[in-house]
Amino acid sequence: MKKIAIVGAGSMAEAFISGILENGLIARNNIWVTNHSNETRLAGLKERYGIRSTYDLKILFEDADIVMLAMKPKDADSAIDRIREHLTEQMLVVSVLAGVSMNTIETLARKSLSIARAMPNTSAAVGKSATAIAVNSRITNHQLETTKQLFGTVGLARFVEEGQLDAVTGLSGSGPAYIYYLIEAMENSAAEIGLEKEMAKELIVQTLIGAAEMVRNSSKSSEQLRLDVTSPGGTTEAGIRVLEKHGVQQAFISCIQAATAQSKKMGNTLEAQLKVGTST
Ligand SMILES: NC(=O)C1=CN([C@@H]2O[C@H](COP(=O)(O)OP(=O)(O)OC[C@H]3O[C@@H](n4cnc5c(N)ncnc54)[C@H](OP(=O)(O)O)[C@@H]3O)[C@@H](O)[C@H]2O)C=CC1
Ligand SMILES: O=C(O)[C@@H]1CCC=N1
Repeated sequence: MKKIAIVGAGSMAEAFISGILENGLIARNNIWVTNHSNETRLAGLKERYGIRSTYDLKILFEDADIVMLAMKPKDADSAIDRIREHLTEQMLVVSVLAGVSMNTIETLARKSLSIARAMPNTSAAVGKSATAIAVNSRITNHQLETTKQLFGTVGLARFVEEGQLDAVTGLSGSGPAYIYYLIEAMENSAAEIGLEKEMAKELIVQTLIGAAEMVRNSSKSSEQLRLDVTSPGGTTEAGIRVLEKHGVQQAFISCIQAATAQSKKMGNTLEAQLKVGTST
């Protein structure tokens, strides 16, 4: 990889900058970033990571072999319109924009492009994203490998069909929030049952890490692992009985279904707006 031009300098962009540098994927002077207008933010990124920034699009895209789109989906229309003359068919265009299809990106750019469209999650900030990636047919084998390496710097990366990205968004894109919601409940209960906040937090975090590692490493199903904790007539049984009474498992299933449906709906709405925008 020679040079990456990142358009959008928010938290997702920073997670990738940090991941790329930690993994030595691209030299810091070949990582270029731009944003809409927040110069202080660009100065901060330059200072923290020793990377480069510019508002001069010619400099930004000169010799770039990877372009990352990392603005908010609502800004995709104006941002892509601004950069489109600098995009070439030889570049790998990587998009993390939720709900913006590869077709729409090509429509906005008014040209055919090699695109990898991904749904990471915010754990990219600590190199632990669960990312799903779809690619279009123009991607070369080399670009596919580059995509794998790039997303590998911020965590786990798996390839899916583009049609599956709404489900991925509902499951693992929004997923960290579901887990934080559970942690909030565990933290609140700790206060109720008389445990000191900081210590309770340590115990909760370690419990989550341990359970996740068990699911990852054990040959047993997660249901069997749960049953292994549950002694007949014991404490876990008493607790789980309450969760079942409140339909918590079904609530999680409905939650993921609702998030998936919302992703589909937002994508369709956005696509309609963006396409209207390009034809007027
Ligand atoms: N948060 C999440 O859980 C996930 C987010 N994503 C996706 O990641 C993308 C980025 O999100 P996030 O990092 O949170 O966003 P932020 O709001 O933190 O950052 C957005 C950036 O885009 C810049 N920008 C806006 N308009 C333009 C433009 N016309 N040209 C260049 N840059 C522009 C902004 O610049 P300025 O500050 O100057 O306005 C800012 O630097 C989104 O598309 C989102 O869908 C994907 C997966 C998960
Ligand atoms: O809530 C959202 O819309 C975004 C997409 C995935 C995570 N956050």
